[in-house]
Amino acid sequence: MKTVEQHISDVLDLVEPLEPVELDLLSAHGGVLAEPVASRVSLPQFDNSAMDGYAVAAADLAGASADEPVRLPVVADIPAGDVSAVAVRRGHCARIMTGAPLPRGADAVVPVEWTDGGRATVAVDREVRVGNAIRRSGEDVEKGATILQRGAVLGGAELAVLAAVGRGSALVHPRPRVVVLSTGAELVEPGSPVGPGQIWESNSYMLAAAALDAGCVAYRHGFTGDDPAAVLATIEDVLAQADIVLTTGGVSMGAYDVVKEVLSGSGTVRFDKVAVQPGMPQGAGTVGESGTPILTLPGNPVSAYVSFQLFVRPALRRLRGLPTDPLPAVHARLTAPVPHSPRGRRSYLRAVLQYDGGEGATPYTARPVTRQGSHQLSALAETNALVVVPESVTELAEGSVVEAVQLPATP
Ligand SMILES: Nc1nc2c(c(=O)[nH]1)N[C@H]1C(S)=C(S)[C@@H](COP(=O)(O)OP(=O)(O)OC[C@H]3O[C@@H](n4cnc5c(N)ncnc54)[C@H](O)[C@@H]3O)O[C@H]1N2
Ligand code: MOO
Repeated sequence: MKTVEQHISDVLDLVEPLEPVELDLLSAHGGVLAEPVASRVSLPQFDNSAMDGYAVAAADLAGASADEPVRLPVVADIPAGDVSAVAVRRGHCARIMTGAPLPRGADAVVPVEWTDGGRATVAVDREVRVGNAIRRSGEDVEKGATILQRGAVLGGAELAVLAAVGRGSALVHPRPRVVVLSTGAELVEPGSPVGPGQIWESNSYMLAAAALDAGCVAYRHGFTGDDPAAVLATIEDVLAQADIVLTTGGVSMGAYDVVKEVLSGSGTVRFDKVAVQPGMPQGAGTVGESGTPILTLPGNPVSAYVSFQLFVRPALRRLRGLPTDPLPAVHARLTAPVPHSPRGRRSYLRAVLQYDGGEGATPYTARPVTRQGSHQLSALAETNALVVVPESVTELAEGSVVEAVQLPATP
C-alpha cells in the first residue's frame, strides 16, 4: 500500500499555483498576492488634523488657563476635503475638522473640548504643545515602502491598505474553482423523498463547504448515477469551469465502481490503496485536453471528509499559491483507550480536542468520539481534531500521549 506522504506528494505533483490575474479589490478578496506591493504615495499624503477643533500656532496659547483663557479670532472654517489652502497668521486660528489639511502657519490643533466652541472668536483654556493632534504626512506609510508582501492572503485589512494607497486592483492568484461530483445510483437530493435502499446525498455538500472554507469557489454537481457514459460526460462537461475536480464514490472494488471504471481508461488517473484509515481507496490524476487535476475520493462520508483534509487541502493551497504546510498538530492525552487500530494503516480518529492547561506532558486532552465507522457521520460535527494512530500501533491506553491534528473551522 502507498504511504500517506507518498499520496500527498503525488497529489501535489498534479497542481501548480493558478496564473495570476489583475482583479478589482472586492473580487480579489481571498486571492493571494502574486507580487509585493509598494506604495506610490505617503500616507497620510498631507499633514492633517486628528481632531475636531482649532488650528493654532502653539506659541499663541502660552499662559492660557481656565482662569485666563486666551481668545483668538477664527479666520476660516476647514472641513475635511477642503483645498482652499488657508494660512493662519500669528494671533489667529482656523476652525478645523478631523482629516482636514492643516493650514500653513499652524503647528498644533486644540480640540474643541478645550474651548468655548466660538465661531468668530474662540476662548482656549489651556496651553498646547507643538504638534498636538496633528497627523504628519508619511507617518503611516512612507512613499515607496512595501505595504504587502507577495503571498499575502487578501482579507479586509489587506484590501483596506491597498485602497488607502490608491490601488483599485491587485495581481493575485485567484480562488481556485473546485467542482464536486458525487456518484451513486442510490443517492437522492436532500429535501426529496427517498425510496427503498436509497439515501440522501451528503458528500457534495460537505466537500463543497470544505472547499469554500479553504478559500476556493465551489460548484456542486449533484450526482451522476452509475452509468459510465453519463459519468464520463458529466466530468467532461464540468472541466470548463474547474481548476480541480473532486469526485466521491465509485472507487473501490465493487461491480459498479463507475468512477474507477471510466477514468481508468482515460487521462492519467491512477487508483491506489493508501495505508490510511479511513480513506484507503484513492485516485488522482488529470483529465481532459488541458490536464485538469482530478481527485477521486471514497464514497463513505467520513472517508471523504478525512481524505479532503489530508489530500485535497494541500492541493487547494498550492493552487492558491500558498505553502502546503500540514494542518497544525499538538500533543494530547487520550481520555479513553483506543481498543484497536489496523496494523499497517495510519488511523485518523475523529476526536474532541480540549485545552485543559493540565500538568505533565501536554495541556491538551483528546476524546475520540464513540462512533468511528466510515459511515458514521453524526460525530463529525463535534469533531475538531484527528488523533493520529501510527501504522505500527494497534491499540492505545487511556492517558497515552498522541498527535492530534487540528481541523480548520469555518471562518
Ligand atoms: N471488497 C471491498 N469492499 C470495499 C473496500 C475494499 O477494499 N474491498 N473498501 C471499502 C472502503 S475502505 C471504502 S472507503 C469504500 C469506498 O467505496 P467507494 O468509493 O467505491 O464508494 P461507494 O461504494 O460508492 O460508496 C460507499 C458508501 O458511501 C455511501 N456514499 C457514496 N456517495 C455518497 C454521497 N455522495 N453522500 C452520502 N453517502 C454516499 C454509499 O451509499 C456507500 O454506503 O468501499 C469499501 N468497500
Ligand atoms: O478507507 Mo475506508 O475509507 O476505510 O472507510
